[in-house]
Amino acid sequence: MTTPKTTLVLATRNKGKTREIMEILKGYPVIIKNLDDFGPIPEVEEDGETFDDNAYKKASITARMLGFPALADDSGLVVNALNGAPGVYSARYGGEDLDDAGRCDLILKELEGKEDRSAAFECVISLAVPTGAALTYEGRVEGVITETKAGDNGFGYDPVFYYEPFGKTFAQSTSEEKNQVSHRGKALSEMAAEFDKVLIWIGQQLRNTPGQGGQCLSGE
Ligand SMILES: O=c1nc[nH]c2c1ncn2[C@H]1C[C@H](O)[C@@H](COP(=O)(O)OP(=O)(O)OP(=O)(O)O)O1
Ligand SMILES: [Mg+2]
Repeated sequence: MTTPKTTLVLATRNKGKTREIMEILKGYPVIIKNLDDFGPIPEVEEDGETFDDNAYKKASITARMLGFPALADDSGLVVNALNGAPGVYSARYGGEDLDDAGRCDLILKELEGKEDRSAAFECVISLAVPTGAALTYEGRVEGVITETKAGDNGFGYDPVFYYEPFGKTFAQSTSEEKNQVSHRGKALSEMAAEFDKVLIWIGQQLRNTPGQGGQCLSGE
């Protein structure tokens, strides 16, 4: 007997993330929908103090709003010499007027003359069902902030994130290479490794009546 495919909504408005998540989940027995498939829906305010808070908020509110399991990614760049900034503020660092390139320039400027250029990308993936129950997966990758931007692939801070084992920035890497080692790739491959279990859990949760939510399983 074949199991019917599970529908998952990607609760993100970031095209770069969407592309990477779709690539990583290719071949898994899920039907992936995007927020654009549902017409205008309100944006979720990302006011949490951690990646975990924001990922859960985006996933659970979206799942509740749309009535489907939803997968959200909250991620960012953590720079040691900047005491962990931009961190959860990565997407709005420097204010609303900056684009990805402007935010990269800002990081380069803030690191001018600093010896310690070590940094990491961190990612939390939350997979929530409409009751609010959720699974969580995390990933992290360490790198070094470059002196100048390099490369056109990827998105966000990829042009300034030098990954030593590759000898190049993430923006100079193919998405296949990046997905093998990235924070997002690691978090999603942790989920993929137990995908059979995840699909069974989703099925059980969807049979629960609303109001029985709140149960939280860790991704082990
Ligand atoms: O692999 C990455 N390569 C480069 N930059 C990255 C990466 N992963 C996260 N980042 C940066 C982009 C953004 O400045 C922030 C995420 O912010 P975050 O709120 O999670 O995403 P977002 O607002 O772009 O889209 P959404 O919230 O709809 O998923 O960290
Ligand atoms: Mg965001």
